[in-house]
Amino acid sequence: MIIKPKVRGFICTTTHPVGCEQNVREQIEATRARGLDKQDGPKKVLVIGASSGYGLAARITAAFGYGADTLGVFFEKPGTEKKPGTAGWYNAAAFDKFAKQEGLYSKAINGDAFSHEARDKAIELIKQDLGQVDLVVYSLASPVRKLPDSGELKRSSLKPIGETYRATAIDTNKDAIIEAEVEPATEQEIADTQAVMGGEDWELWIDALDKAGVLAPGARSVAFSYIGTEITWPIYWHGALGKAKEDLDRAAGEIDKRLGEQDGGANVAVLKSVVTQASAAIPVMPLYIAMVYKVMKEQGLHEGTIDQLNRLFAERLYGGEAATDEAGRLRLDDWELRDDVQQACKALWAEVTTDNLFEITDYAGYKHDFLKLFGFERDDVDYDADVDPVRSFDVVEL
Ligand SMILES: NC(=O)c1ccc[n+]([C@@H]2O[C@H](COP(=O)([O-])OP(=O)(O)OC[C@H]3O[C@@H](n4cnc5c(N)ncnc54)[C@H](O)[C@@H]3O)[C@@H](O)[C@H]2O)c1
Repeated sequence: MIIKPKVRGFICTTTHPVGCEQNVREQIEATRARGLDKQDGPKKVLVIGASSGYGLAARITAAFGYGADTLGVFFEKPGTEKKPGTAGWYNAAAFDKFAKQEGLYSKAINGDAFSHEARDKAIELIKQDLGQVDLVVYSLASPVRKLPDSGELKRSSLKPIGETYRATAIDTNKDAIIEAEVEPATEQEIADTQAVMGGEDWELWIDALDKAGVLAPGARSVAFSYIGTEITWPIYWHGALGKAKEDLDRAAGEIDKRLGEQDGGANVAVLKSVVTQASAAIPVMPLYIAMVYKVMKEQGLHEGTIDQLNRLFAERLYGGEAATDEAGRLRLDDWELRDDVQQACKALWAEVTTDNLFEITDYAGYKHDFLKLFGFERDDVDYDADVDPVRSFDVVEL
């Protein structure tokens, strides 16, 4: 099959298996180049949301930075003879191949991580293959959650609270600057967003793992959050998703107490804005990312997904006691939130038009990174060559 990109709104409906494999290889090489201290890191790791974005980068950092054995959980579609699979499927297949070449344990569960079945399967595999895990990374980003007991479907909303949000944004289909308008979330939508992206599911995971005895003494857990800046606050931190992330902070406190009893602990890690499938769906994020990337690249401060996770492991989770903010969070958004970076973004925000979009922001870089997420626009891949969309690997299907 010859596969070319087909973009619809904020997703690309096709994916390239070879391009995805090269993306994973590149992240592995970046991690190796950091020369992390293998003695001071995780050994056996469970990553929930392990197939793309920050979860994939966490898995790569654990395995290739520290030689850790990893079990990944994700929800992806395999490719068939007729149709490519999701990018996450190919990323996970590539990870599995490279980890096994390295002699590292790698196994995965493909299914709904919000279900009790996924937790039961993970516990079974940990008992069977690893005994216990010393790190649990929680990195789910999902628009829906099926509640595990009632089966009720909850949906998250990317909406402000209280007032209609009006802001400059990019129509990524037309590469044009528009005025976006988003109606405020209802009380029900806020509660539902919290049910999907808040901390309850993370707590259910830790509760199940702990009760099953598969958490090693001193085990740690980390879940990812975003706070952002004045520019994105109305739609994110002060919006429905922000309420969900506040609930993640609450859960971190509870889990930290629980794991603390065995000398372990839990934190929320606040990460910077990067191009992922999840961030592409949030109104205003593409434009904000195009600006902040421009500024941070110019200032030599740019970090991509893998750089953030390498730094999280080496300088926050391991390598001695790391400073946390007043809410106990590990902050990796420190460079992005620097005054000079934010002032420069605000200045660009006031100036941007459809005509100067490519010139004054890094929108070209944004678009490139977006297509790269699906395996496209890589110089080292021949996109006119026939490629087999079927990739199988060591994965348990739920
Ligand atoms: N992208 C950013 O700019 C950014 C910034 C800061 C924090 N974060 C946070 O990082 C976390 C991960 O986001 P991302 O941007 O890497 O997203 P992503 O879309 O790249 O990855 C999401 C992962 O979750 C998995 N997943 C989704 N629903 C699932 C389900 N029901 N069962 C099993 N797996 C499921 C996917 O398979 C994938 O592995 C989120 O908590 C997000 O808020 C993201």
